Amino acid sequence: MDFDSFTLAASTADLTEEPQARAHADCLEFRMDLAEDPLAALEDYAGELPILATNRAEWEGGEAPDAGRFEALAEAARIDAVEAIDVELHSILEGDADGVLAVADETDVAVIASSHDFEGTPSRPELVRTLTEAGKYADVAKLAVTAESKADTLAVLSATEQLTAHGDRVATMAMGEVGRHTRAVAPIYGSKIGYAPVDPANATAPGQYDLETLAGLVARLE
Ligand SMILES: O=C1C[C@@](O)(C(=O)O)C[C@@H](O)[C@@H]1O
Repeated sequence: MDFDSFTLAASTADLTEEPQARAHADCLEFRMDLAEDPLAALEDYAGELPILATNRAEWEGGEAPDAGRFEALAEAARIDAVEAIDVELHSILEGDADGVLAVADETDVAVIASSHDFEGTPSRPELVRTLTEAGKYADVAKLAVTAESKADTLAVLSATEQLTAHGDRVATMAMGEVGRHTRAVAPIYGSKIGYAPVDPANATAPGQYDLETLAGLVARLE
């Protein structure tokens, strides 16, 4: 996966859902932190869609404790079906992700450096700074914030447009109800990854559309 054009990721903790995702998604986002035995599931995976592996930390909205988190992600990066991994920007800056980044480099797996804000939306210059910083370490800089106003959603879209015009690959979205439409619209401004749950009952973030809906919206707006 090169993320040069928009990539729709079907988020799941259950890789056996792949056949349901195939019609609409370009890849599976495997939420390792939400799965029972993620490495065994990856070893057994026989689906067609490539995998973006995420092992989200507890302190960034996921369920993976820090102990062993990057070791498991590095093992995932060695599995053929895994073509991309998601690493929190905070961990990269702390130097905690050096090992997993080295494995991704060695195995030619793309890296997404991500940052989440579940409380609100930082100022536009701050969004631009975070995306620029993330882009220094990764193939795609990803930012998910929580919009509390229409102005917040415009800041996200405007930062997306700026970075994209500058030649950076970014993935952006505003979580929550107010920001929901950005999931459909951000690709127009350059966002390269969208996320939607395979099973709408198992959304992995607030405000997600179900997979078929997001695929349809993005296709119609293109
Ligand atoms: O980081 C992201 C984006 C996301 O939080 C969203 O808002 O769709 C969903 C997560 O599964 C994924 O890891």
